Amino acid sequence: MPPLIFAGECRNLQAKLAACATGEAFWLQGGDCAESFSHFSANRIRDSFRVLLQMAVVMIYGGGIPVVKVGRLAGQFAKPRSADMETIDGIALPSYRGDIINGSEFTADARIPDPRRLVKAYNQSAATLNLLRGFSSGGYAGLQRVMQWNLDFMGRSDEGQQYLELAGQVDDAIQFMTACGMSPDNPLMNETDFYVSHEALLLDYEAALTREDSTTGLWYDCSGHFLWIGERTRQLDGAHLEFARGIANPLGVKVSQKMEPSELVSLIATLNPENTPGRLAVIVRMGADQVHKKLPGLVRAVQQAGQTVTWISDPMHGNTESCNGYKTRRYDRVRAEVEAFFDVHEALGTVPGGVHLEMTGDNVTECLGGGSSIEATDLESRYHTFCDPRLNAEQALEMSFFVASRLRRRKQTRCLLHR
Ligand SMILES: O=C[C@H](O)[C@H](O)COP(=O)(O)O
Ligand SMILES: C=C(OP(=O)(O)O)C(=O)O
Ligand SMILES: [Mn+2]
Repeated sequence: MPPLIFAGECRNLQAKLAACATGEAFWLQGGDCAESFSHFSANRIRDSFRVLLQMAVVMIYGGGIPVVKVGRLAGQFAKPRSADMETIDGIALPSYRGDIINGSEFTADARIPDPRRLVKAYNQSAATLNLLRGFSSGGYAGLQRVMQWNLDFMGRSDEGQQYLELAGQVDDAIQFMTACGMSPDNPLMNETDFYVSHEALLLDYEAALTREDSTTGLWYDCSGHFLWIGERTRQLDGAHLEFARGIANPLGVKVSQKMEPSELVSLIATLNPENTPGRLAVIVRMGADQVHKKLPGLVRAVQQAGQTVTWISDPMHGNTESCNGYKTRRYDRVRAEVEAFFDVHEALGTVPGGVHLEMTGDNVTECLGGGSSIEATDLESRYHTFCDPRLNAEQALEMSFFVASRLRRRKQTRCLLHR
């Protein structure tokens, strides 16, 4: 199996992750909770890519800093589950663990793990990454197309209108730069960097794609650029940390309200013993009402230990609830967790380095509220996720405007402080 990515790309991404730790850039990571074989299509890949482009333009324009675009794409198949078994109407079957392992259909056959799925997931990841590379370097991401990136259904929404107004201002700025002599063929105008990421959960798969880099002698997991260890598998004495500390990729680790400060310091020391900037992101997912209680202690402990990490907010996984038999998240609580994340760092003088969202470019009804005003009775109409509920394109774009407003506020505060 050829590697899917090249070690040099990981080194580039590591430098960008380091820039997010100091506030010189901002990390935008988004995509499906679980990619699936049945939803594999060029249009879906394009729409996810496009809404991430739109979000990045909004955040760049608001914050005045580069935005590092990272998809939860081209490998985000394997899913940890809270329970080994799923019971419906008295029938208990093994839980669905992602298309790379078993099927989501509630039948005994579908739930039997099938190793052929590993190969199918690899091939789909390769095809997805190939198309993303084409979009990134082939002109689709050209800034002069900023007005065309609107998704069809977005035109009617407030977010869509708000985006078009901002895109118009970006367009004016581009025309100004072109009039000043910047060539429209400048790569800055036509190409963009885009990276892929997934949870390093299935160690057999990840190990099979781990290669020694001929230029450095270091080992890279070539299944994706950025890999993270999940909340359920971050035990200090566990196999996942042992695997992760052996690869040179930039890494993330998910951290809930259960994490103790001393444990986090030990975990960081394990994954980043050289204290290399950009090596490690701590992805905080606590729930909106836990962040103010638990995050300050973690940040202070890391500061006191002199450790360098990039702090990222995952405002999704701590805010899951059940409604009408559906797993859902309320946009207001998702936004409140991001707000609390920025507030805590602002109070401590540390840096909110990025966000990590479960989202889609599709017009789904999986998360309540937001500009789409999705209500409990709407959930059944377009609930397509294979695991956790995702922000739809409107809600994701709305979130980017909120993040942009906080980045702008931080920029203004920094200007005042450095006068
Ligand atoms: O994506 C994260 C986890 O795999 C997911 O939240 C687990 O969902 P469950 O609690 O329904 O098992
Ligand atoms: C499993 C996930 O999250 P967590 O480990 O934080 O529950 C995920 O991001 O898909
Ligand atoms: Mn999830």
